[in-house]
Amino acid sequence: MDLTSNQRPADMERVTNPELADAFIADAVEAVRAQVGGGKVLLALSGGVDSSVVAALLVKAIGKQLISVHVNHGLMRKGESEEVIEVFRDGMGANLIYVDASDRFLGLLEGVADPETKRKLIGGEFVNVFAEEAARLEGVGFLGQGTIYPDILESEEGVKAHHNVGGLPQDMDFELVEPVKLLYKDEVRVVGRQLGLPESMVERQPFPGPGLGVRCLGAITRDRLEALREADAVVREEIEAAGEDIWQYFCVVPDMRATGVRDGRRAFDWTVIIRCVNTVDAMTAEVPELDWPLLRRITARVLAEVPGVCRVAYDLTPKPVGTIEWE
Ligand SMILES: Nc1ncnc2c1ncn2[C@@H]1O[C@H](COP(=O)(O)OP(=O)(O)OP(=O)(O)O)[C@@H](O)[C@H]1O
Repeated sequence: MDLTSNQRPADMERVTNPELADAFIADAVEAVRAQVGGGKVLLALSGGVDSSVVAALLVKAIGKQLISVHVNHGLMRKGESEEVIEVFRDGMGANLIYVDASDRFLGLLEGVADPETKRKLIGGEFVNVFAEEAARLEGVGFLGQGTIYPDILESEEGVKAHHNVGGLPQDMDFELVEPVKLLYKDEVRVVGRQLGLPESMVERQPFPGPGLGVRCLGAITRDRLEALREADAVVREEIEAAGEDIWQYFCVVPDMRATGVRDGRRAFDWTVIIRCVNTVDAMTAEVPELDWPLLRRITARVLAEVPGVCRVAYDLTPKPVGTIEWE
């Protein structure tokens, strides 16, 4: 395998089954070892499909020479950071640095209501945290990245000179290690499965970089964020248990309150909005007709289990006119 080329060979077979995945993994392991030698590789590990598969591949190829950094910005879904630690540190014995930067991010976001400003602050702070961790390490010469083939095809320079640094510091003087950069997403999943990653990681739904930050609408408060995280977990659990095949499902919680009655007393609490979409290319999206008893079950659980919520709504808006995310 040639890790220096950004051009997928015309005769490269699509990695669609365990045998082809094994062959790919063997080639990639060899290519990574040849590139890195005895050097150290740094990797930002989000727990998303791409960086997780790269992490698993690099652990297989170079073991403790890989240093992964997972940043918990306080905007992860329920159990997500814990799963990263469990799978990589406990399960694979990976060299993983876990940074709990929740207070830092949430402090920075206090009172910030504008969606674009929120996104910029979260992205900027992620770079700061990652750069600080990198500065603490010695002798790192390589940066691992979960670049995949569509990233290369979509990048401005195309296949000629692609430098996807995923928003990471531009001035870091590292050589890139991108072992899955010639693979399409479906192939990355097959490879991940073959590397022993759990289904929950391999089949993870698209999740925006700023995470729950763009689903806790307006200025984020810790209690509303917590309500969102819990409601989101209920929605995911129930839809998975029902075996519904839906492309993406999550919740948003707007920064407004609604009147309700709980235990005979007036409540003035938040609204959880359930968002489900089916799409092929994310350019347009349809709202699935969810089973009514399922919606009722989710509603009952959210109202009973999530403090501070007195109303549940289902978003019926297709894309266009609505976007998939609310912010
Ligand atoms: N919380 C985080 N901790 C560590 N690294 C992160 C985190 N969030 C993002 N990254 C890094 O930034 C890259 C780009 O993030 P982005 O949210 O755009 O995900 P992506 O391109 O879908 O990749 P992935 O599937 O790995 O999440 C990730 O691949 C990962 O290397």
